[in-house]
Amino acid sequence: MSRPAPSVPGQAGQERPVPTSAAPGGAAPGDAAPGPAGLDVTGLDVDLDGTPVVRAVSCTVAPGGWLALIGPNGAGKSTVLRAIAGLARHRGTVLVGGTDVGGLRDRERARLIAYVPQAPVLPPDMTVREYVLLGRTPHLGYLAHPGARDQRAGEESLAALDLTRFADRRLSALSGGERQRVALARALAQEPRMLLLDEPTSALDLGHQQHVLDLVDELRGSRRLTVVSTLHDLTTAAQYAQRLVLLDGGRVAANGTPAEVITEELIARVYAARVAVTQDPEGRPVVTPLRKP
Ligand SMILES: Nc1ncnc2c1ncn2[C@@H]1O[C@H](COP(=O)(O)OP(=O)(O)OP(=O)(O)O)[C@@H](O)[C@H]1O
Repeated sequence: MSRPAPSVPGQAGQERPVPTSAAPGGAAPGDAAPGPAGLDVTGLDVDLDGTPVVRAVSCTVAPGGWLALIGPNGAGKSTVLRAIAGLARHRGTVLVGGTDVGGLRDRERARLIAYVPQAPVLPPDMTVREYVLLGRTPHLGYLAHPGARDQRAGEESLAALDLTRFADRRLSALSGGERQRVALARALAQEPRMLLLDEPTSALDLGHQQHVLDLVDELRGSRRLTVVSTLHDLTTAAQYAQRLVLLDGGRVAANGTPAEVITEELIARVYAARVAVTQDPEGRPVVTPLRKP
């Protein structure tokens, strides 16, 4: 199998060259994630082309926790996620495991954080297996080929995302949902300490949505992975995240547990939507849209 070109592995679907260090061989011993990493964002401001898009956003996620960013179209969810990933210039601080990500080189950041954008751009001629193996790049030395541990991480990610049967298929020959799962498989192969997911299930059928979200949830427990995701489906956000940050016009409109944030009054105000909020058997909010009487 040919080895894919190095890229910034923390940013699935957004390839660009990345410098590598001079250690021969595959994944080095001790490359495994050293432990859980929480997130502390303080006073985040982002301007895009001179337009203020995010203002004074602060939020925290405990190590191994799941935070969902919710809010209407254009509220700034993807921009906050991109700033945390180091892809959007910002003011304020973003600490992951106590480390200011603004001061990290691409390779260091990619060992810490994996980011899966909303619409990953995948190189069409690469195979699924080659692409997923790109997730190992931050763990490889200069000109090193993936070693046994890297291959194993790639195969495990393929299997976890139900992609093994597509492993030798070119990326151009996949459906939208399969492509979304490939981007996630690459992020998992990266073995990050924090996973940033922008609408990770938008192209998936109901069964694959649950499978992917259950898998990410399981990894929070088994790998102590910290998760920050955007999610449009408020009921799903309430089922999987322990904390929600509701953004409106680039600012935090509410920050708390699902029960604190998902209320009929807040949703009516921020989304201009008619909904009924009830509870599932575990007491989590369930949002039902109501048609105009
Ligand atoms: N280059 C730019 N210049 C000015 N404004 C921009 C630029 N890029 C994006 N925006 C604006 O920034 C705002 C936030 O965009 P963002 O993608 O973060 O929103 P979002 O909450 O993720 O939305 P959605 O739910 O639709 O995906 C939007 O109003 C968008 O139009």
